[in-house]
Amino acid sequence: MVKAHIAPSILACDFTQLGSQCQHAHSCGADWLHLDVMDGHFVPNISLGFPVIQSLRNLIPKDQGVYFDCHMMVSNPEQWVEELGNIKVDQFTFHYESTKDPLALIKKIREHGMKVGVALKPNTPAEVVDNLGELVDMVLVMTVEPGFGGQSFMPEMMPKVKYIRDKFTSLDVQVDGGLGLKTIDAAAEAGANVIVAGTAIFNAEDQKKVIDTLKQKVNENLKKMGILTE
Ligand SMILES: O=C(CO)[C@@H](O)[C@H](O)COP(=O)(O)O
Ligand SMILES: [Fe+2]
Repeated sequence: MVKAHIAPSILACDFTQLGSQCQHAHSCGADWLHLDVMDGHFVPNISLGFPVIQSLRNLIPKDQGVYFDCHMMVSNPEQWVEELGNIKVDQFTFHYESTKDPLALIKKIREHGMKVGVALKPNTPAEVVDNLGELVDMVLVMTVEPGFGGQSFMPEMMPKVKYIRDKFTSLDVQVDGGLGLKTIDAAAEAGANVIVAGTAIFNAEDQKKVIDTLKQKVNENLKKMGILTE
């Protein structure tokens, strides 16, 4: 069922307190954790790798209901599918721009027991998912150039979100970059249901309030669109 999911991006954590900050965000209502993996090649930054994700999965096992959403900002994503499958993350989101054979990659990710997301950089048109939308679980529309947290939201990406939502009503549509209380309305009205927020959640004094508000705005819009019926 398509409904709101709030996915704190751990890039905005204090990494000395990573485990407890993730547990706190979960206790405040975040049901996903967004894990940004950057290789210094596909994007001009290096973030975190598999030992960190493994430690987090050990701390927060799969049965605790926290969905591990890996945003793979890497060249040659095929190389890392097996490793992430073994760590038992829930979803592998690859960049459309990073692979020559998206269909083979989707198949490989599924064979390793993960859900599949495909991410689009700002200059990549929404139409590239015309033939992929039925094959994946989620499309990620980047609302900043990938590589860094704390950037400004790009409202001009909203027609892409709307295009994908109109075409695939039962797909998870994620937005990532600059999301928070000031930008949620635009994203929710366009039809996004998975909201990544790093700075807006981890820098908030009252994380529960921020998460509840983001969730409520998304669910209200999904109801207006007739997508969420409960
Ligand atoms: O993938 C990325 C950046 O490349 C994101 O997940 C950011 O880390 C989101 O951070 P905020 O913009 O919410 O601070
Ligand atoms: Fe991300």
